Amino acid sequence: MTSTAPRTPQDPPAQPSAGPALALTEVHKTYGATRAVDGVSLTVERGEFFGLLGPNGAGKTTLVEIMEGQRRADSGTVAVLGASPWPRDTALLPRIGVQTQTSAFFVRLTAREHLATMAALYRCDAAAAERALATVGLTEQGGTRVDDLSGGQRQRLAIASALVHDPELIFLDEPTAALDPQARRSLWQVLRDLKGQGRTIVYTTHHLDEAEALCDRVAIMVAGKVVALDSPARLIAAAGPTTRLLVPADRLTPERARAVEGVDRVTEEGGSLVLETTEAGRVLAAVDAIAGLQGVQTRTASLEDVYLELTGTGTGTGTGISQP
Ligand SMILES: Nc1ncnc2c1ncn2[C@@H]1O[C@H](COP(=O)(O)OP(=O)(O)OP(=O)(O)O)[C@@H](O)[C@H]1O
Repeated sequence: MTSTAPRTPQDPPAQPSAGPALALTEVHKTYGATRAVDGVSLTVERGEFFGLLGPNGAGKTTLVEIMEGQRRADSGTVAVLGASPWPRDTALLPRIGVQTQTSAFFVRLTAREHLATMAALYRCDAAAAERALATVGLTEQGGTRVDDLSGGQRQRLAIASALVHDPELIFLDEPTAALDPQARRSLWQVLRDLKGQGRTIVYTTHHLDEAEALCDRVAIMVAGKVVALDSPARLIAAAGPTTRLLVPADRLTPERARAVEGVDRVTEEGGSLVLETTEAGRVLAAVDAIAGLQGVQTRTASLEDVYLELTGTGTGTGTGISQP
């Protein structure tokens, strides 16, 4: 909160300083013997959609809380929109938006009243609430009590709460968790629109497809460290041009599959043999000649493969993934 006059929808978002949205150097944070954040350095450019990925306990929440100014790093430097978030910088707070946990809603209010209350806390005028409702596609539900919103609508309201004061930098923590596929996809469009407005978004998710579809760059964290940082496309390309052919297991023996020229590796997955190759056309032709192609599926590398490889839960076949 600031002592400035209420902002109006006509006010342009504050763009006071150039330079990156976030700049972290050698940030450490330990809890007792646990190294929650273990020497993280990264930069997020303005307007970037930046994903933070990693398994449970990797340190994502701790890192985000440090960036938001909710936690103090033990060591290292943190610059958020050119300022230090710790100790709490009241000039910085209106410039960043943090997705509210749905448990922190004013449940007895309507969606519109909830946002109007949030807007008032930031000394924004009432039109700000209406604008945020529209941004997340909730205008029609504005008169619905928060209690009565669906899960997807609540998630939208959580995002609207982070936007209501028109921040430059937005932190979103698993905004599509627990949504059905349709609701997820429609929320993606809301997020793309936010990026289209030039906002910087730091996005924590466990959905790899989502990170691949939305993020300009992702950092993958494991045990407090960033183990990969690049665009999804570059991470996937660096993982190698491996294609996986899934052949119904009753059509081909592993021995026969291994003997096919161009097959690098054969494993079993569910009811399928998985043939890994960098020569998909050649191997497909051979499989066709041996067993036919009915039921055969091909899968090229995805961000999920890269992620599973780096987090130690993959098949161990990836190669050459670039480290930061
Ligand atoms: N307040 C705390 N006190 C002690 N240990 C903590 C605290 N907060 C987190 N940790 C520990 O620090 C490590 C990193 O936790 P953190 O919540 O940052 O990970 P995360 O990547 O966000 O996990 P998740 O995906 O489950 O949310 C974990 O080992 C966790 O148990």
